[in-house]
Amino acid sequence: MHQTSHPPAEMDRSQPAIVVENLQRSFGTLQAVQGVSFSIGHGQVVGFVGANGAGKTTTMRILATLDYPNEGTVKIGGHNVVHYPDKVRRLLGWMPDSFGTYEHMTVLEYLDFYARALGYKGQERLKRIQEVMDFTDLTPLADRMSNKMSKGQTQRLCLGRSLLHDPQILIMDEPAAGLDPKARVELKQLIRILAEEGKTILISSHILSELGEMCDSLLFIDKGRIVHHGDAESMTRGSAATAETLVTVQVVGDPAKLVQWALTAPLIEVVEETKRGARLRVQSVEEGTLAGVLRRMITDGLQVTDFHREERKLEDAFIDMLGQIDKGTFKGDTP
Ligand SMILES: Nc1ncnc2c1ncn2[C@@H]1O[C@H](COP(=O)(O)OP(=O)(O)OP(=O)(O)O)[C@@H](O)[C@H]1O
Repeated sequence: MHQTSHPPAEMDRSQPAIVVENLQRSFGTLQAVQGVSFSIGHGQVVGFVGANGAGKTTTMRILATLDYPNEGTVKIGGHNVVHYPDKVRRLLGWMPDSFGTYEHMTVLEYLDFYARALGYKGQERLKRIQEVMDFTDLTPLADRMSNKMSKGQTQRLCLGRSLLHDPQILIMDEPAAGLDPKARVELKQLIRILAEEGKTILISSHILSELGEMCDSLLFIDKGRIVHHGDAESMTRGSAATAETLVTVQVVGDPAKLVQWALTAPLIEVVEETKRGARLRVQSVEEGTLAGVLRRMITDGLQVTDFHREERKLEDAFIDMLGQIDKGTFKGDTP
């Protein structure tokens, strides 16, 4: 239990909600986090993405005041996590990736236990617990043994516990891991509501597609380093990852004409000929360049009926990006 008391500490709104600078953490000779820096504005929902072992949990545990960095500083709501952990804990809700329930304790008793530990008393405590149970839809399960619930219900209880002190900032470590599709949707809806309430949320996952639609931006971590911070769209459009765009084009008449044209055009490679046209790789992500390609096709006499950019799967974009980083050819905006 890391939250200590209430009411919430004051938040310095002149600074971003979360600021991480040159964070480093080693375990023996293993450098789990190697100079991570990022900042997150108030009310932003940010996905923290990386393969197993990339350093997500280590980073998040330091943010949640559960571990110390070897180097670097972290400020939550303007407060240094090492110097003012109590203030930070009052502003912050932490949802760990694995969480324990107790035998012989109902959902209501479990939440009551944590609410007492947070210092809530009397009617106010009952009100907080009821609000949290209503929000997480646990009211019908109030008398259920907390260790006899489905994974989805358990995750909602864990979320409820982390919301008891109504924190402005939430850090969630792999909250959707192991959930079935229905429970995932329910969890996403709850996160969406919290985001609409203006909470700042950092949420980790190794499943990118899970985060893309939910987050304002994505932070990619690989081998303890941040390799990219941007919005999901810039990844699927390929900008940071590949600096190229896949375009599907259809024409009236023989597609060979289009292929012939593409073979001699600058910045363009033919990926494949299709029934009515071709898939092309354009070595640019600039909207102006793409518009220019379309214009040239038309002025060169091709009767274009369809021209559209392909959305790449986030997973593919991420894997491409990591490959390019390894080869040293990455053209994106590594911080
Ligand atoms: N307490 C510890 N002692 C030793 N090594 C650790 C400790 N905690 C983490 N590590 C190592 O640090 C590296 C980063 O682990 P971390 O848990 O932060 O990764 P992660 O990105 O959260 O991965 P996952 O998705 O598997 O949870 C891993 O190699 C891990 O084995």
